[in-house]
Amino acid sequence: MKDFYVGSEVGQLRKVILHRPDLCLNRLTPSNCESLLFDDVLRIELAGKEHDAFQKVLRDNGTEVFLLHDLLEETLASTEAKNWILDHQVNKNRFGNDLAKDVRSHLSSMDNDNLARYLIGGLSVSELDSSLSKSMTLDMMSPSDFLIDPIPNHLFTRDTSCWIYGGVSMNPMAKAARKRETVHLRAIYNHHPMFKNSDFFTYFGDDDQNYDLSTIEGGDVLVIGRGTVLIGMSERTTPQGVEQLSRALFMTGQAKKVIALELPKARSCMHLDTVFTHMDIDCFTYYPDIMKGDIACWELTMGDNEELVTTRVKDGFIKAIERSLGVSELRLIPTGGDIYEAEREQWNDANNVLAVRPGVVVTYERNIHTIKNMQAAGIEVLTIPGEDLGRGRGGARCMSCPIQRDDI
Ligand SMILES: NC(=O)NCCC[C@H](N)C(=O)O
Repeated sequence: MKDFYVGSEVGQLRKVILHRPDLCLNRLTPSNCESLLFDDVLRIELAGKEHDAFQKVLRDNGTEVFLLHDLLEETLASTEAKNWILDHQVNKNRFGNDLAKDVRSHLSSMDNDNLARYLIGGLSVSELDSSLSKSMTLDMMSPSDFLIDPIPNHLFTRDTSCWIYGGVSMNPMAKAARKRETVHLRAIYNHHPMFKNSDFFTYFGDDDQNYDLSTIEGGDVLVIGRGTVLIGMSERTTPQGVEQLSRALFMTGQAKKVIALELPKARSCMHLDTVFTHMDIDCFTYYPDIMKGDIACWELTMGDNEELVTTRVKDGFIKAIERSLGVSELRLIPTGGDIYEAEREQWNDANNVLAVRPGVVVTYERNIHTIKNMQAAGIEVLTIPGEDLGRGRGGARCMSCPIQRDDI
């Protein structure tokens, strides 16, 4: 198998990128957490321990774990990469001329470990030696303001980039709070020694154009296997983005078909994987309130003259998936409990599971009713604690970016 290839959602998971939350969580407060897309502040120690448990369960199940901080730090060892990252994040358009120079010289004096830490964790005015700066922009800020905003959602490595068969999409993110994540992933994939000389396709997002309404987030992209990709058009991923990504997948010969679903634009189901994930070749977990049979669905394929052919699916997305996988009837396992319990468990990512191999999934231990349903269906459930990690609204699938996984 190629070094970087994701052939499915449920084949043996071999390599994954995770981000252990750190400095950015220190900076998450009641007054900024909403704009940073968290529903609460987290206990940092506990979130870290919970993340360690997640890493362990993956390692114990044959998955090599790469941590985002390490990849970024190693990428910064290249002067070209370091300059590229700083050019994208510390420039006169963001800071004005003088302050841009001061912030840049402050960051440049750091070692790569600390630079990675502050690029992800954020840099406050009080951390800069402001006596050096004559900038009016700085004069108008208070010590607790951020010069560089923290990026706590790097925790959800699933969304920023997504590997689909033999290539990767470096996603233009929908929310301002997450756009800088893509700069880090672009730098890693282009400059880190592990990726730099490797052979893979880049489908989307690896340039500086204004992507406008063409946004994609990896939580909406399910590589269901056998040449098909299932994509949710949610509050984050738009049809404009899906059409462009599909075209790139077809032009590179990496996929034959995209099934696109229209989802409600709501935080509780911000990505497809918050309501629908793959557990075994013929088995998905789903949240019945959202994933109803009448969801609008399209199939995209490549026609003659390299034009996209878009066909409205009349018999529903489940039939479309069954046809693509060559499965006569999918097993669909609902969120557990009564209507109240199901709503609570879905909110706490009960349907956001990560398969480590066919029929074996990782999920938060708190979602007891949904776990019961999965076990009754013969799924092996590996549990992790998620009291604090879950407050960012994401489970095991959201917190992982597979970079090598077997076909089904
Ligand atoms: N795939 C996912 O559903 N990811 C969860 C992302 C949560 C994050 N706080 C966000 O709002 O973007």
